[in-house]
Amino acid sequence: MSEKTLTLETPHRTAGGLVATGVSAWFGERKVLDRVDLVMEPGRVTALIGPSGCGKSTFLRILNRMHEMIPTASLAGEVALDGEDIYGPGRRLTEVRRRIGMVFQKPNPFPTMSIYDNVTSGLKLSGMRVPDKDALVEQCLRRAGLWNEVNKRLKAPGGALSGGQQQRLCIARSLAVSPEVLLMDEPCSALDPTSTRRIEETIGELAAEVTIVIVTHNMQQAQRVSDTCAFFLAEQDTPGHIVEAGPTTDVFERPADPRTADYVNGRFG
Ligand SMILES: Nc1ncnc2c1ncn2[C@@H]1O[C@H](COP(=O)(O)OP(=O)(O)OP(=O)(O)O)[C@@H](O)[C@H]1O
Repeated sequence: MSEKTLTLETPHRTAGGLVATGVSAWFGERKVLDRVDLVMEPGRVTALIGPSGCGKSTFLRILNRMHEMIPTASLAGEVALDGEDIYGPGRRLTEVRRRIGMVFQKPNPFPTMSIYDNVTSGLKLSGMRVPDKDALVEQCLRRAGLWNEVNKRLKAPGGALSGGQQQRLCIARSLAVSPEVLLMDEPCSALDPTSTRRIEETIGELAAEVTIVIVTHNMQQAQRVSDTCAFFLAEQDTPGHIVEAGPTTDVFERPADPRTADYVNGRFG
């Protein structure tokens, strides 16, 4: 049975759904996203695709309130996690970031910190108390598909791992605080094909438990890992918007818009 089939047959999670409504974004005066609506279903993988500069990363950063860290940045619209606006009054930033984790393009473990401590490093920040840290570390490393490779050297520094292992360590670190959503910004772009495969397997295994939103430039990867796909485009200095979103097979095999067909078939971008 393929991983994809496994994902689809696994009972659907009902928590961890993200819904973006009318999301626009600016850097200074410049509008870079225009009224993006997207439903990211619980326990599914949503891929964001589109040419460079169309606003995919900006949109992803809006989903866990990282966009507001840039001084010139502003936004409009709503992002709801399980029906609650993550930008609503009284919502705590640390709580939003705990529930909606992020894995970046370049693996960024703490290089001199041990593998073990890397995994548990987010707990303090989130104010989480864990009765059995050893069990949590093992569970997170297993879920990230790294346990078998590192269980004999948990005290070794995170920086001593290969790039692909470091990225899986970052995934394990994100999982330690029990997020409902994991955002991934081109998580394989710095990795070789074997490590890429391994991360894709990990995504397939996690998908039933965690809602995943992944930005990727790799069309094959989008097809391999995602259930839903959203095609972003910024045409001739206009802000980025979604041209088309839907089941990944439809977007790739029966796109409704000719621009989507051109992009997924490699005719531009
Ligand atoms: N910190 C920033 N300050 C000003 N403009 C920015 C900033 N970050 C991104 N932009 C601009 O916002 C637009 C969208 O960028 P974004 O990185 O979201 O696109 P992207 O689709 O993720 O691109 P890529 O695929 O190349 O990563 C681009 O025009 C970019 O130049």
